[in-house]
Amino acid sequence: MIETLDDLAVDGTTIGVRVDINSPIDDGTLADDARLRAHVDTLSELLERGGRVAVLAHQGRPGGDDFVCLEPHADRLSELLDQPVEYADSTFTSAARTAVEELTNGDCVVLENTRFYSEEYMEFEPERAARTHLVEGLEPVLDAYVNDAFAAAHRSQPSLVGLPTVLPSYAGRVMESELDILGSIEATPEPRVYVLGGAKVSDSIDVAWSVLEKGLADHVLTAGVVGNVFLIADGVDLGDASSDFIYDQGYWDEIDRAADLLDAYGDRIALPRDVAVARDGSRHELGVNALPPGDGESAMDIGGSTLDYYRRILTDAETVILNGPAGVFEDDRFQNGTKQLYGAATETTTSIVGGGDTASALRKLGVTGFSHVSTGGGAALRMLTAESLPAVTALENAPQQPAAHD
Ligand SMILES: Nc1ncnc2c1ncn2[C@@H]1O[C@H](COP(=O)(O)OP(=O)(O)OP(=O)(O)O)[C@@H](O)[C@H]1O
Ligand SMILES: O=C(O)[C@H](O)COP(=O)(O)O
Repeated sequence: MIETLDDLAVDGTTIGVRVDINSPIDDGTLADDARLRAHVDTLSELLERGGRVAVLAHQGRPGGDDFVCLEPHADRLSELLDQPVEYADSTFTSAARTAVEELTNGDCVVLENTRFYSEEYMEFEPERAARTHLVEGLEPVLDAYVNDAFAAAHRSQPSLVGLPTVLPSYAGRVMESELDILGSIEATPEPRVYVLGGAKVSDSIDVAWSVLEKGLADHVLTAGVVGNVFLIADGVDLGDASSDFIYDQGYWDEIDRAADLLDAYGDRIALPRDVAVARDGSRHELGVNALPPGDGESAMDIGGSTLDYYRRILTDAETVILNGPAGVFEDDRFQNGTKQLYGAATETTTSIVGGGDTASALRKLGVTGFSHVSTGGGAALRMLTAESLPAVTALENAPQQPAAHD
């Protein structure tokens, strides 16, 4: 069983709190603070209850433009929490440990991007993760560990599975609510429809296999690049531009997997009936029978007939689970599919959305009214196939009961 903040004696306790504040970065500054806002409840509760809080988090991946330090995050958290938040430019060195040891009740420090240390970008079994420099460095100065980083819970990295192996550990409020909602997917009302869009084709095909095989999905609606791969698998000629894109993204082999899935469960998988391309600078819709598109034209969104078709399926659904935009929402001409499809889903009794880009698309398009918008992308997808997450398993197996500092 996972303990929560209700089970933690917070006052005077030094707590390492793993959050997921991995955010879009523009010119070194935070372009979106939604993930930081999500953790405010957990952090402010711990601080108000007299905790000494050391925040642990990653930002970006090595080599990426968004692989930056966490100073802007600390500054923004300070505004959101309405109190000073220190920033330490290391994670587990003696300077970082001193910053943690100097905390008094109600103080907060943000430690440096965990992925600045190579071990944190590797995947380990929990026992091995517990012997990494990060865990061995921090464990002596922490009394307890709280994991609120649901969005990273599918990663088996030291700050996610090593610390809960050696410290009494608890789920934060974000983790608790995500597990409550996404962990009981089998209990949601049926018919249940999965909408799989976006660009992570392999992950989406894994999800489709899993939910169709387990009988969790009555229908799977495909859109985005995922829909394009299914169309090609079904024998539709999408033209060179879309095919080259799929090839360049490394998803060519997924066409065969999509074809196998159509063979096995084709009666429950819905494919786009039309697509939108850019022609003479404007949006132009083409029925599947009118394909291939013109030279250089790529399928960038689902069209109006697809929307009508998908809306009819959604009308009968009781639960809809969505991941990934239906089109290239970053371009005004190709927002319609995402806006209309996700808008229609909000009419369903239970509507659950996962995905960082998806959540950002919905904010941009002003689509609201879902039962739950998950903070997680990959983590939410994994939960929605009723599979376990390494960081959650580590919390389940963690030791309990810290000794409070004097
Ligand atoms: N037809 C299309 N052609 C090319 N790109 C597309 C198409 N449809 C959607 N996309 C792209 O898919 C991307 C989002 O897909 P992704 O699978 O990463 O979403 P997500 O699951 O919400 O995000 P994450 O898993 O990273 O949290 C967007 O950048 C969008 O432009
Ligand atoms: O944005 C996410 O999905 C999480 O922060 C995990 O990031 P990662 O995919 O780089 O591990």
